[in-house]
Amino acid sequence: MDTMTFVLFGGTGDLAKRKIYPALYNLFLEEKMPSTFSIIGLGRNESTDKDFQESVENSIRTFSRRLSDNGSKIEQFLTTIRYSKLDARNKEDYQRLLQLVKDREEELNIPENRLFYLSVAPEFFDVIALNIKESGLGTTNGWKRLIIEKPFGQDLKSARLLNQNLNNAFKEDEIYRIDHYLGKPMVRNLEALKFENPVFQALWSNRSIANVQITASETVGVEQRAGYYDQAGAIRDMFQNHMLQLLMMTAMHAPKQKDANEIRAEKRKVLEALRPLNKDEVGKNLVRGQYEAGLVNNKNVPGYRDEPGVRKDSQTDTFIAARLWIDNQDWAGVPFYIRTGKKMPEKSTRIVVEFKRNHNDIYLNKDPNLLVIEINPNESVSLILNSKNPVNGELEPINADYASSQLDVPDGYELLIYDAIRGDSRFFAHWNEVELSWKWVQPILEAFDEEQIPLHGYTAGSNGPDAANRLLEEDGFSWWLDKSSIKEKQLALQA
Ligand SMILES: NC(=O)C1=CN([C@@H]2O[C@H](COP(=O)(O)OP(=O)(O)OC[C@H]3O[C@@H](n4cnc5c(N)ncnc54)[C@H](OP(=O)(O)O)[C@@H]3O)[C@@H](O)[C@H]2O)C=CC1
Ligand SMILES: O=C1O[C@H](COP(=O)(O)O)[C@@H](O)[C@H](O)[C@H]1O
Repeated sequence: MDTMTFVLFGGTGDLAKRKIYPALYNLFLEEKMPSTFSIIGLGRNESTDKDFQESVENSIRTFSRRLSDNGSKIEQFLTTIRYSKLDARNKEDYQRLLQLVKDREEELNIPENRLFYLSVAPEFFDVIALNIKESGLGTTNGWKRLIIEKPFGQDLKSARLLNQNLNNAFKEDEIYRIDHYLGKPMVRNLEALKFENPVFQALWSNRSIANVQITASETVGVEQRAGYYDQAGAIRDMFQNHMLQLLMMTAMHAPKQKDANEIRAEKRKVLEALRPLNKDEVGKNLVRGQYEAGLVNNKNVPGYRDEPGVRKDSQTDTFIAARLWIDNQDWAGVPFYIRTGKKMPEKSTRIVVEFKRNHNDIYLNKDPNLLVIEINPNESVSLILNSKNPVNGELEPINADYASSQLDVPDGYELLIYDAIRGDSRFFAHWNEVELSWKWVQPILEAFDEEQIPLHGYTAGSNGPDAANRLLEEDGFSWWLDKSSIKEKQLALQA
């Protein structure tokens, strides 16, 4: 693996502390960092290297999934870290940074391989990219890469503009757009489940699948992020990026090869086949909601509009449910239902694949077969099958189960940063995917802006507005609601 310099813009921020330093440290512990590397953290305030290293140590001790047996590994890791003061718009700060990067490269005798990570507010993405170019930081004798956090634009137009601006400083294959859902081990496992098991390969299409339900429900609300979230809503915050990525990963065909170009081309085909929603069809296929006061985890919680920083008359969606159709040979006629919301009864990201019932069979299936892929916070794969109870001879669901809860699973950021260091862009969003996602979502944003779509209230702690159930009922289906409703089948078996 190439030796390199990791430059972290936003090195004093929340994401850096909670995710990025712990990820780098865990990679270091597992000897997945290059033999020699240099990390430079950036923030606007003055700090000495020593104070900064102490704050990094704090975040590692607080958030890392692993610590070493004694302090020596942390000590060793901290020696690789330096701090530089930088304001995104101040050109002189980039000159100081350039000098520091060069000094460290010389001191460590490493080539000019530079990985820039933009963990700052999106308003700084393009100005930083431009300043990297103009300062000379981006002129290297080695490689340069840019990792960029979400959100990538607020709509199609702004995303295109941002992309153009980034392209002035970095080529597409140098840009690593983070969608942290693509770092989740179970999302990465989808390709193995689908393509390495002939049994699923054979079933993975409209011949056997009745519908697919993709849910990301959260118990948290807007927290301290009202300034951002009240402008974004669930449609931009979760749907346009994470949920559409899950859809692509679920529906894509096997790539010819396991390389980034082939995989991304297959993902793109899914979005290209996604039936466009005209503005006047949005209301028939999409439900938006906003949480009202209720009970979550046995605690009374305020409604969205009473959260600190939220406008009292906010029309922002905290819940979206939608029906999507992929008009290609394999998926024609199979609805994909996507649902995401805040202040719901449980934290769960999962994909439920409902298989078709066999109506001609002499055995009347009690329940459809389900493949339940739990992504977060627990990771498991369950296949719910029909079986005969050995005692009473009744048909009942049984569960073939795999759970990785005993394993020390790496955090998504660890996997993503490891990929970027190695130049593997398979699990980063290509511009084509981002552009096509925004294109699909754009009529929805417009319908929302024109207030064409009702905003349903839902009680915090519920599964969202009733209208989200009707969306499936129209097609003769219902949500496999929550873990407990799927569990009921399992409990019935154990009873
Ligand atoms: N936090 C999270 O869980 C997640 C965050 N993200 C994304 O990650 C990015 C960072 O988020 P987060 O860490 O939460 O944000 P924070 O507000 O916690 O941190 C922002 C960082 O940006 C720096 N900064 C602020 N203004 C400037 C400026 N003018 N010039 C240079 N640096 C500046 C701050 O440095 P200082 O104040 O020291 O000057 C700080 O290090 C955002 O794009 C966000 O959308 C994505 C997913 C989850
Ligand atoms: O990107 C985001 O994701 C989180 C949910 O992530 P998860 O890994 O916990 O499923 C969400 O809470 C946040 O609003 C959004 O910005």
